[in-house]
This record gives sequence, structure tokens and C-alpha cells, in this order.
Amino acid sequence: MPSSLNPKLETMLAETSNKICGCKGIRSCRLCKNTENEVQALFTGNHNVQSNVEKKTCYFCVHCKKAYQYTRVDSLAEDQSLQSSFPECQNEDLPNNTSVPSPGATSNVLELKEDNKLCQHKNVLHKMNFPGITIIENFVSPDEEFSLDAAIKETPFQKSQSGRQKQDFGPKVNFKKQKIRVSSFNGLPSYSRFLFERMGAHSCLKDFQPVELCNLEYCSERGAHIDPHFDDAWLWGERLVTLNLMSDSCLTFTLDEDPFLEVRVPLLRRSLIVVSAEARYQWKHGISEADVIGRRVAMTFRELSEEFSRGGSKEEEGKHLLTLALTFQGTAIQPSNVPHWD
Ligand SMILES: O=C(O)CCC(=O)C(=O)O
Ligand SMILES: [Fe+2]
Repeated sequence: MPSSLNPKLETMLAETSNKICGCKGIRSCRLCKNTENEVQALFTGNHNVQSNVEKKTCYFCVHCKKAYQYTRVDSLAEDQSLQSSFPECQNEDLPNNTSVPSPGATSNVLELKEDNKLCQHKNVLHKMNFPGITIIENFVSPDEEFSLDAAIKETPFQKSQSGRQKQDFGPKVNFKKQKIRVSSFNGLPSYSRFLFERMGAHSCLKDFQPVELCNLEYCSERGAHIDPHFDDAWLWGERLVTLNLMSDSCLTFTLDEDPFLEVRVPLLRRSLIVVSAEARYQWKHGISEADVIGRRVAMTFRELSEEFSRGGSKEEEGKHLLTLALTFQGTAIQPSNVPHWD
């Protein structure tokens, strides 16, 4: 809120916002932003001014794992699917042996080798490497997606920041003070066991052992999104693994030092994305409001950092967390205790 507003109005807005959504501090969603904007406009006559500086947008190709800026991007405005804003690469002739089939998969174009020569892109202005992204398409089948969503809905969601709703299965963490409490953590939920087992069949996740699952629900009516951020690196390890359910979306990567550059990575429905390396540690990631169409559910699994793994100073704590997590008998932890990057 601008400081030019009178204190009474600020208090009124804060109270209203608190009642209708879960935003705190600088975060906002459509519910509190609308209220705030309407009242602000009444009092100040100000309206948001859109920046007209051109963005350099690169699109990540799931197949050759490079990011491309195009001379023109045909956007099918009438098609509501986000997929249509990603230019297609010509990869129909890819041999089957370049892929690793996923147990839930119907597609055989998966985990393709980097630098796949057969992947061709038209109208390319600029091509860049974008290390640290692996996408496994069709990680779950439509039936499995439906069952997972039904199982998730059995637990009530808690209001979160920026219009999101969440459920957390993990230890209580105070990231600022670097403190953990495990007393209320009783494991990952049973419905996530088969996902963990399936991950192990993929080379990039062979040794992946999750200690936290955070389910996030995004709905466009609430203007749900997630601001650009880094995930914690003290407790959480290198790989952030997200299963995307119920609709397509897009993860946008940005750099503070180059605010006009962005890399858009498709979050395809039923696909699994692994974010690691530079994509995890050098680039911030976020999901903009415009990239949420209808309802989206994201299941994010996190592993332990080196400090909490074998040989690290917190190895014993890590072991304990892992034993609890992998019982798969978990129930969601209480909202006030929810650990999160923000
Ligand atoms: O919804 C997503 O896919 C990303 C969520 C995320 O970045 C986070 O929870 O830290
Ligand atoms: Fe994140």
C-alpha cells in the first residue's frame, strides 16, 4: 500500500484483505488487489501504468532442452490452452530408443538426450542453453490424475499467499532461524507412494528421496500465482520435483540482474518437472496469474540438502526426517506451522 493513504484506510484494507484471502506483506491476489485498487483509485485517482519496455522471452523446448527466442510467435488467442503459446519443434521422426518410457505413460517421447539433432525449430532469433530442467511427460495416466486429485481433496486446503491454497506434509521449519521441529510430521501421504516408486525408474531421480510434499492449488478466479523466488537451499536439496495436475501452465524463470529476460518452461498436465542446477540456484522461478487457466494442482516433492544428508553436520536429523517421510502414513500439518520459502 502507498504510504500516502490515510492510516484509517490502510487498517480497513488490511482487515478486509485478511478476511478474504491468505496474502501477507507484499503478496497479493485478485481478491485483495481488486479491493485495494478500487479504494486506491477512489482516493488517489492512480491507475497501474504498464511498462512498455520489450521483454526478451525464450521458450524452453521439452525435447532438445534448449531455450529459443523466436522472430515471431504465433499465439492462438482463441485457444485457451497454454500449450499453444509454445512454438512446436519438428521432432516427429525421433527414434524410439532415445526415450525412457514411464510406467504411467502413453507417449514414448520422454527424457530425450540433450542436443538432439533431430529437433528443429523455425524462426529462431536466439538459442540458449538452459541447464537444470527435465520434463517427463505423461508421468501419470488420466485415471491416476483423477484419483490423486480426489485423494488430495479429502484434506482441506489452507489459504496461502497470492491466491494459492496449500497442504503441507513435512517438518515444521523456521527458515530464517534455521530451526526444524518434527513432532507433528508423520510422513508423506499414502497416495504419493506410487509416485515416489515411479520416480526411481528414471535415471535423473534414481536416488531421489523426498522428505516433504507440498500440494498447491491455483484457481484463476482467485488470481492465484507465485511470485518469482528461490526455494530454500539450507534444508532442501538440489532437485525440486513437481507433478502438474488438472491443467497446463508455465513456469517462468527470471534473473534479477537482467529483468527483461525470461525463460518460459511448459508445465504440461500430468507431466513431472525436475528443477535443478542453474535453473534451481541461479534463476528465480514463478508462475504468473495469466498462466493459470481454470484450476491447477501442483504436487512438489523436496529432498534434503547435503548438510542433512550422509556426511553432513545434520545427518542424524536428516535420517530421522527421511524415516518419517517414507512411512507414507502422513496427514497434513497445521497451517500456522507450514514451512515454505515465503
Ligand atoms: O506451482 C509450482 O509448480 C511451483 C511452486 C513453487 O515454486 C514452490 O512451491 O516453491
Ligand atoms: Fe518454488
